[in-house]
Amino acid sequence: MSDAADQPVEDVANKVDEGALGAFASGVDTSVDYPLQVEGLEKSFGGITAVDGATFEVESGTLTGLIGPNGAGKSTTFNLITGMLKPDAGTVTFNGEDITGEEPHQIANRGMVRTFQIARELSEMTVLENMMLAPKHQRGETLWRSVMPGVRDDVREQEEELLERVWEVLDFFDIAHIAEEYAGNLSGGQRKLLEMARALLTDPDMLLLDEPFAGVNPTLEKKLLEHVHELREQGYTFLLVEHDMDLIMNNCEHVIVLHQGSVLTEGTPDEIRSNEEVIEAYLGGNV
Ligand SMILES: Nc1ncnc2c1ncn2[C@@H]1O[C@H](COP(=O)(O)OP(=O)(O)OP(=O)(O)O)[C@@H](O)[C@H]1O
Repeated sequence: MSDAADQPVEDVANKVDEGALGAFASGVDTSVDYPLQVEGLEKSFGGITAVDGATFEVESGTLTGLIGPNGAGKSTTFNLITGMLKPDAGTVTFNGEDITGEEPHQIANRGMVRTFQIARELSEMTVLENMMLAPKHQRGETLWRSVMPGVRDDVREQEEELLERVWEVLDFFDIAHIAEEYAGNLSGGQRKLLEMARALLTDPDMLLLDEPFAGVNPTLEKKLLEHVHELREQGYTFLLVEHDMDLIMNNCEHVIVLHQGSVLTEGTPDEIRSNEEVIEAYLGGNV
């Protein structure tokens, strides 16, 4: 299902019929134990080594946290995995295939997406319009074509099904009631919900979340976390970068600690909490 965006619309729409949650879960391939494998990743900027041999795996169906002190290389690692940056060395393997150096849209088509902040120009569009543009431009284009005269009925039918899926995803994230609202008018938390809804519409296997709770009030944070857990239970895999240590420790089953660009240690939250090296790395020792 990772390349659902490339499938005929009717295939994508078939998943809609199974109901919101079933629709998302229907195509997740849980047979791959470690969908993401990062091996010896390196990246320098001038004289600064941001990522220095990072090696780790993310297990299928887990909510895995990537933590580390400021400047540890978390964002750079995310950018290397998702194709925003090219590594100097090392490999990124996704669902058993080497994706090192691929472009972000190729990686997204394979089923690995990261959430993005809503760009300023999209703030002037409604939530619904943002959703229609989310997965691939062709989806948005087909929607607009459907409202034009002379379009064949079967095409229009497929697009109605696609629109139905958009509404299901909006419903799932409890933002259907603000579909006509301009994205620029949303609260910080509602924007985060929309960002995740947009990512989910591409029907990914794995989501990389970079600080998804920043600026979100506690009520919406709880809601957002519930959605993440619900999706994880359906088989989706999450890699999460988050500064809030309590949030990581209370929600992730596995935690990877980056320090100076490489993996210091990894384990369960309890193991990480009591790890002396980790406490030292953070200096403050508030883990
Ligand atoms: N584009 C860049 N040019 C130069 N140096 C960079 C660039 N991006 C990152 N760095 C440097 O690489 C190191 C790792 O940065 P990175 O942002 O990946 O760490 P991080 O763990 O995400 O940090 P934080 O928790 O503060 O967001 C830092 O020393 C940073 O200053």
